[in-house]
Amino acid sequence: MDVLQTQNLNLTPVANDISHPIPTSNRFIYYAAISAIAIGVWLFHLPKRDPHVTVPFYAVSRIKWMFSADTLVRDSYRKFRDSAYQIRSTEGVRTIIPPTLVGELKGLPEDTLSAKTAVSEAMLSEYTHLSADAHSDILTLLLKTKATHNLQRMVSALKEEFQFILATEFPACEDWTPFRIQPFMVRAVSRLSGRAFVGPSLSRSEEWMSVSVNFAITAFIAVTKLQFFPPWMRPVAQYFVSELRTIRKDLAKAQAMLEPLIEERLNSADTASSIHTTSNLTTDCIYDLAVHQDMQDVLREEAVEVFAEEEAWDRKDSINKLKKMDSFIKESQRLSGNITSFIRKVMKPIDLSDGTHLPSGTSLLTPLAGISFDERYFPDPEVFDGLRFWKLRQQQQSPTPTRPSSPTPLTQAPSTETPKTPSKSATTGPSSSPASSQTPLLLNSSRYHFTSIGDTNQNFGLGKHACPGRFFAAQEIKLVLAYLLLNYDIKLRDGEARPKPVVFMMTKSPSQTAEVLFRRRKAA
Ligand code: HEM
Repeated sequence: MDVLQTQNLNLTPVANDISHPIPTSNRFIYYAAISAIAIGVWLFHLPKRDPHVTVPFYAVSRIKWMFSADTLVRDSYRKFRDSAYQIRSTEGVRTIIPPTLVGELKGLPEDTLSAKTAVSEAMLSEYTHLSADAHSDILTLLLKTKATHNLQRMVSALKEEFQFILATEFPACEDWTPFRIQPFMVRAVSRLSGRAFVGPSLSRSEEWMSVSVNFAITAFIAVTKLQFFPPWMRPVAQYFVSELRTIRKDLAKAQAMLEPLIEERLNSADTASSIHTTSNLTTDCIYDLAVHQDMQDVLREEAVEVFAEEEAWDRKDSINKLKKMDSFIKESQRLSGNITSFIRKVMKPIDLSDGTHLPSGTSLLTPLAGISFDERYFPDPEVFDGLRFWKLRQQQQSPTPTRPSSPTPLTQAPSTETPKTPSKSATTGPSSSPASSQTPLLLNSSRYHFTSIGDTNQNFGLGKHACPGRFFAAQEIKLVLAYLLLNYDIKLRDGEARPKPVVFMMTKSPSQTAEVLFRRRKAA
């Protein structure tokens, strides 16, 4: 049993009783078999003993977390839904907060509920030196102020950059041509983001590409390797993790490349990982387009309308007119998005309205993979409906504003980011931000935008640390999809199903090896 406790967590962040009595006669064989697996998997490391949990079960639940965290989160959420409960992760117990309670937490200050501490712990910053530090505050500020506005003005330049990437790294596709889209998309997004953030001189440099693409992968491998060792061994174990040296070298390289360009040295770690989040979602959208041929027609028609004249690429509002595409991307993200969200560490004890007590030191997560399949919020959750959110936006055209409430089914009165203790910065974004807290009407009609966040909309997180790069990501993904749809037909091989995602620990990524067929469209 991996799910430990339903609610009223007035306990240390460890489970209550989940021990399974094993007859003494079988105990030796049982322990020997499971221990052999545990030893193999954990490189002879037995995790810290917990007085309530037997080592074998600990190992089993950790293995489950490693290879099927999405199923674990989805199944446990289905069971407990509106209650807080606990799960064992590879790094210890995590308390899972449902959407009905998260509103009480998302506006809390950093000294009570910390995102930075949680991220630093998850990244094992002590060894990797990757952390949500002062640099990420600067980056967040830049993203919220300058970057998104600049991007809207840069659409035309980015289109040119994408054309260049297609010309140099994409097959001609005169007839149906199989192509592994995932690796291409990583490079394409790296180039596009590089063009926006560091300019054309660096964005086309292979050295920059290599650092920016590989950085997040190297960091992920380093963290995973370190996690195999118990915390007390890590001060020594770090010297066996070669990726830690690569991280340091890559950071030095990035700084050397950036120094001539900017006075302020930013840690490139945040933007490096965003290349993967953005390219993963773009790849998922392409897999979904390949499966849902009818959506290609619908979205192409919209793109043709918006970009009827070449000058439309120069208009900063053009991309925002792609409303059906906005819905399609959000639906793709709903079904393929992250497993959990809202990673936070409790710094001061918190009592929730249902009696749940969260002692300081508790590590929190929200069950995103479960919420996305909750039929109360998303009717027919298993069905891919590319226009789901567009239809809801159409229904929302009604002029009667409704005060947001928390959380509501998507078929009923909608809400957006609605902290009980409202966090102003949680909704701060560019002026075009749908999450602006200025007018209730705007709040309502924006609930279904790809970039909207809310208690049941946590793909970009929640509260004041919600992703500030989501507006940027939206522009990039729409540009790439619109351009591809205008110029190519897309399909899977006959009889092939949608490529399956790869799940490893908390990460879910689209298949890196699947091939999609592209054929260049004849000019009309
Ligand atoms: C589809 C693409 C993306 C997804 C799914 C995504 C998702 C997320 C999530 C879940 C968080 C954590 C939020 C929280 O804890 O409440 C986050 C934080 C962040 N993201 Fe993104 N992101 C994406 C693209 C980007 C891009 C393109 C950038 C930058 C150009 C970016 C920059 C950041 C930064 C700086 C933070 C840290 C914010 C803070 O701690 O205050 N992200 N992102």
